[in-house]
Amino acid sequence: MLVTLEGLDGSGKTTVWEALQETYPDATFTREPTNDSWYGDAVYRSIGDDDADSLAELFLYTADHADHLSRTIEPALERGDLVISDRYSDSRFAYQGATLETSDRLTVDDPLEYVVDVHEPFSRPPDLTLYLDVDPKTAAERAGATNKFERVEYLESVHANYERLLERDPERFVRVDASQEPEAVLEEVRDVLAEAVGDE
Ligand SMILES: Nc1ncnc2c1ncn2[C@@H]1O[C@H](COP(=O)(O)OP(=O)(O)OP(=O)(O)O)[C@@H](O)[C@H]1O
Ligand SMILES: Cc1cn([C@H]2C[C@H](O)[C@@H](COP(=O)(O)O)O2)c(=O)[nH]c1=O
Repeated sequence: MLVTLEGLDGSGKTTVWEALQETYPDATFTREPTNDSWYGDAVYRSIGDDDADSLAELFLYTADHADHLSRTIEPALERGDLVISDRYSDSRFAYQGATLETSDRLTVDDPLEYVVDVHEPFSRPPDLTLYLDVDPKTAAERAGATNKFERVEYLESVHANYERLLERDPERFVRVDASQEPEAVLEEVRDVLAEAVGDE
């Protein structure tokens, strides 16, 4: 089973992902961007470049995802592992969907749908996505504006895109109120996961 954690920068995904490693010691824990490949290194270079081309950036993230699928996700699922990923394809739909909305690099009406379509022929959709929902201002404050994505105005468009994704796929997403104290967020996530994965 493939479970993903999604949400704005600072929503608390990594805090939850780290805590879940105690609850599910046999699961495969992974993340995007990856932090163990040159594809991931290229993505982090792009994140650090305020002038990066937004279309090139989409394909860097997507290349990292393709490698992540073949090297980590698919083998772990074939072994029968529970896989928990800190960010996955919805991050691309929400973030690059927002970036491309304000650039002139694409001649499509709906960049989010375009990014979804790019993934369709090769990606493996999650079985369950926990969406840690927090307002953009709180998210930016918690994240500390350390990169170009962690700004309130941009996070507002990303937040709106996540809302669209939840509307498109209500069966897959579970919304968790991430403005609660960390312990309460974790308890809610643990309850949802226990129900979904049972003894896996
Ligand atoms: N529920 C919470 N309430 C208040 N602060 C929190 C909560 N969850 C996490 N934090 C704090 O917010 C900051 C960001 O948390 P974390 O790194 O888990 O977020 P993230 O969603 O993984 O962010 P990013 O996507 O930028 O990596 C950390 O300082 C963390 O301690
Ligand atoms: C996977 C992915 C990530 N991003 C953005 C979101 C964050 O601002 C950075 C790095 O992620 P981290 O969780 O803070 O380490 O990258 C993105 O724009 N598109 C993606 O597909």
